[in-house]
Amino acid sequence: MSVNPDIQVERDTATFRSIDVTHMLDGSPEATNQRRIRQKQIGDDPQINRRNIIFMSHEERYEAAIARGLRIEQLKAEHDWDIMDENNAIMWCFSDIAMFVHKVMFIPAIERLGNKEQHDKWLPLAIDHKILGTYAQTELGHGTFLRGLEMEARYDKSTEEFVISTPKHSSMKWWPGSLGHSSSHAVLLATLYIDDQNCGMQPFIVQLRDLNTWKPLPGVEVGGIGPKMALATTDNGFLVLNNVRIPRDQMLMKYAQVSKDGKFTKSGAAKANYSTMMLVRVGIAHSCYFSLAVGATIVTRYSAVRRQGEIKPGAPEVKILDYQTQQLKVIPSIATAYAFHFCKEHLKWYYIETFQQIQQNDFSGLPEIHCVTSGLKAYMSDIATAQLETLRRACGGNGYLLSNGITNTYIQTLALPTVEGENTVLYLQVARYLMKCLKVAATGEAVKGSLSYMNEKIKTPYTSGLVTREDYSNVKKLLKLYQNMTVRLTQKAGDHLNKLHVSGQPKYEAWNNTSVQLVNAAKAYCQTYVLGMNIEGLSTQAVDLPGDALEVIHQLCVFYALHGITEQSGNFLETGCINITELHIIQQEAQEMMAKIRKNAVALVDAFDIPDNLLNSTLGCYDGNAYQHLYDSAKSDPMNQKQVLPAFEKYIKPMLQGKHTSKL
Ligand SMILES: CCCCCCCCCC/C=C\CCCC(=O)SCCNC(=O)CCNC(=O)[C@H](O)C(C)(C)COP(=O)(O)OP(=O)(O)OC[C@H]1O[C@@H](n2cnc3c(N)ncnc32)[C@H](O)[C@@H]1OP(=O)(O)O
Ligand SMILES: Cc1cc2nc3c(=O)[nH]c(=O)nc-3n(C[C@H](O)[C@H](O)[C@H](O)COP(=O)(O)OP(=O)(O)OC[C@H]3O[C@@H](n4cnc5c(N)ncnc54)[C@H](O)[C@@H]3O)c2cc1C
Repeated sequence: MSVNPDIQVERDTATFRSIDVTHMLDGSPEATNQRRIRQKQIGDDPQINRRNIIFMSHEERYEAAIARGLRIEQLKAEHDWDIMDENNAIMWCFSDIAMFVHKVMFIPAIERLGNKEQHDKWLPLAIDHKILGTYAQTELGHGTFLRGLEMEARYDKSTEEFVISTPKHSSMKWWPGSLGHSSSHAVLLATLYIDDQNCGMQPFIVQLRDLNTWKPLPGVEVGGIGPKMALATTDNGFLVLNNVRIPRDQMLMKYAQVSKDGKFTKSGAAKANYSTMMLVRVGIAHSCYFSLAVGATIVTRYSAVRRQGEIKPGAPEVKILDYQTQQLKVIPSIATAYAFHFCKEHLKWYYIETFQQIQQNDFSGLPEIHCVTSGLKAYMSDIATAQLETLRRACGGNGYLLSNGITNTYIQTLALPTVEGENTVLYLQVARYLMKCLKVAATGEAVKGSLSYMNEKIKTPYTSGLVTREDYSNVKKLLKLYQNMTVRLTQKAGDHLNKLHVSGQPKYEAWNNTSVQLVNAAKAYCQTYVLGMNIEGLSTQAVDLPGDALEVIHQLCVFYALHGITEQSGNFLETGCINITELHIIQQEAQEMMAKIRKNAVALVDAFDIPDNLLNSTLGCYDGNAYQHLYDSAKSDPMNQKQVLPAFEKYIKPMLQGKHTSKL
């Protein structure tokens, strides 16, 4: 099929070469080649390809997802993939892989929470798929408030075993992925009791099913929790345990130990047992970038080939991408996807560095990285889901089809604001950190890390620093506005908290009564962080780009900053970081920048380099022949393979013949 001329002209008139930017996104031309080889291995594989997924039943999808998971294992062995290749493969399959919790949580939990002997025993079994596991933490009654977990593990000194039980309905495990039908084992988080003393939430390895028959073991009641909005292949489950006994060495003992005679000791930081969640929060940030890149690719290409209506009366119908309002739906998502790229790259290295310190029992970096990973997981998933919905609607009626590729991406991404810590709760974790830093800054001590700008901002009187017109496209000046805004919102929340406390409210009550402001400040901190990482990316990752490409990536960053101010203008005005005249100029500049970026919109999404067989979209194919692909997809619907469906004989015909009765 030839390329649609409407999309070709976009590529021909772009001011830079997409491939240069692709190399930047991958890290180097060699890395691009390597990724393409991996993506081809996946995308061309008939067992992995998700082409017909939208026509499958729940059970067919589950089975295909198991096969896909297995096939990924084979490809990994055949082509010698490393862990990054494997994680990317999972992401490129949009998590349509049963058992992915085994890889992204069960194994990492053993690695992080187990001691050397436990690693030696369990990791080979898990890595070789001799056992399959889940991460079972959430209960029917508690998902957020981990100190409230009710599943009990009571130590029995006489037999040197833990006895695990579900004392009531609310204490059954509820939600763990792959628990329903696909796990033989669980890393199970339960509250440990020794002689009735509560020793907090601890991790245990518990076998759930017989490895030969797959039947639940005695005392184990397990099953699926029912159909969900999406992620049909991750069979989320429930689990009831009736006095199930496990040996003492099946408590994962890296950070807390129980001796044979029942002595409880701890080593490391109090929250070290939460470290698996931190890893997945980093993975979620990465997956938000990818989902947005997918959405932006599909909708930008579709908007460049769909023509409808006219701008100039009587002139030929225009590409919908030429409507300014359509640009406002599409361009922010392109700019955000690039900002998220820089941010997730930074986050990856920051996490690896801090994790290495933690491995060496240096926990000093834990509070800051907990703040950053919690905040970015929340912020990036909030933004990604909101923008994906905007993008989906920007496809008009075809945005409601499953074959468009964006709907599935969107509903899968919708899980991310909830999983791994509900977003509001995570913003409140960020707010705790903000309040601590505010206190430090107020005493004149230096705040370190991501909030070090507080030191300067807390003292200096505020001016926007926007004097000349050029200042409005100076990303460093724009970043200062964001930092000012964050510090001011933090101070405002802090002042409110203190005021309520001084007026007699206990601290916890004052906190709850300030939590809307606290969350607002936390979001501002996250937005500022992402912009900061985008700017850093310009001078690190983007610096070697040819000038024309660098200019476009720079424009995107300026637009990201300006557009963010227009979206949050209330915060910027209320805190006095800009005045109304400055806001008007910012709005104007943002629109002008958007028009410039529009010219390169298709080339910018091409640079994400997502192959058609992974994009899996009728609307967003590289060749731009959306209408042909829509028609082909409709024709391949199994319901269209018969001219007359059984429902005709059964119901419609009797109705037409007036034979339907109330018995029908
Ligand atoms: C990898 C590639 C693949 C990519 C694919 C990715 C896609 C992934 C899709 C994933 C899909 C499904 C997986 C989903 C799996 C799950 O959902 S597992 C369950 C996750 N559950 C949660 O996240 C629970 C959320 N709750 C919490 O984290 C905590 O309970 C909460 C932080 C809310 C509070 O904890 P408490 O124990 O009550 O602690 P506090 O008293 O509030 O705080 C005490 C201090 O501890 C600090 N803290 C808390 N957590 C951490 C941490 N993780 N690390 C470091 N520090 C932490 C907290 O800030 C307090 O500090 P302070 O006292 O202020 O100094
Ligand atoms: C698709 C999916 C996959 C999952 N996979 C797993 C898994 O593999 N393993 C696992 O263990 N769990 C899993 N979960 C569970 C998930 O981690 C929890 O649902 C999540 O942590 C939220 O907890 P919750 O359901 O208790 O929400 P709740 O805490 O009940 O949240 C409900 C509302 O209460 C608010 N709220 C709660 N506490 C506070 C507070 N302190 N301050 C202010 N507001 C508050 C929230 O903001 C929210 O608006 C999964 C969930 C989903 C949807």
